[in-house]
Amino acid sequence: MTTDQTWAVVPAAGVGSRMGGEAGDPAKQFRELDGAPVLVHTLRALASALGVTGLVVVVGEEEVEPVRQLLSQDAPLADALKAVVAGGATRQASVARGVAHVPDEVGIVLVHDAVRPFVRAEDIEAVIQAVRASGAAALAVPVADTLRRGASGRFEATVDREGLWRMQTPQGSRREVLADALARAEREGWTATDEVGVLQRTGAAVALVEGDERNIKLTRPSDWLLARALWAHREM
Ligand SMILES: Nc1ccn([C@@H]2O[C@H](COP(=O)(O)OP(=O)(O)OP(=O)(O)O)[C@@H](O)[C@H]2O)c(=O)n1
Ligand SMILES: C[C@](O)(CO)[C@H](O)COP(=O)(O)O
Repeated sequence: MTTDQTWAVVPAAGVGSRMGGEAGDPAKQFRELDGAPVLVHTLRALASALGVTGLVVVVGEEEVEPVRQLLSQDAPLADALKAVVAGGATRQASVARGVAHVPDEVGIVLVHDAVRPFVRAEDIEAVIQAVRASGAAALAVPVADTLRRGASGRFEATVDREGLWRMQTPQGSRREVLADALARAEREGWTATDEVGVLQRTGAAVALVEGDERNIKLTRPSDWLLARALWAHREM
């Protein structure tokens, strides 16, 4: 029987090539912020949202055992942690492997980047409510800058920013809808950069939930400066 429970799949199998750093540095999801790995902060944020009852973490093959041990010793997370599994070569492949570990009786699956530790519980809960109401939903924030194409060192056309949104996570849907869409993508050999892209390509409509600018994705080195400032000023 399908229930209204929500599980979150957390892709954390990336190498963080845009983050740079020295050879041998841990990948950004394992780097520490105030004494704990970014991944742990992200999982705590997800587990703190009402309605999230399960977490599936997707990591590189060599990280599966160490991460399983680390997380099972973290009392607040151990209850919600359902599986730590090996990811794939792309974010979408990692997400597909995680979603495959969500049992049929779980009604809703959310996907949230391991490197977005500042997501607020209220925004996660808003996405869950929107999935309950419409079947699929995702967080996004409106574009605030002027947008313009550019090539070969010159500006080209200005892009009207009216109605443009920067996608964040969590993104999610009824479990079977995302599982089927990911399976179809794999069968047909196409990829999208996020779950909304996968869902839309298979014909699903996705509700827009306005998020918060602080839900940054740690992508480039300067994002650490932002992350430290956001951590220091977080609302408790
Ligand atoms: N094969 C991959 C690639 C990415 N991710 C995860 O997807 C999230 C968003 O990806 P991104 O920020 O692009 O991370 P990386 O792929 O690690 O970064 P980069 O593109 O700079 O290499 C991250 O939590 C990352 O660990 C994943 O699970 N499996
Ligand atoms: C899913 C995502 O976080 C939405 O903004 C983003 O697309 C993932 O990062 P990537 O750089 O596209 O892999």
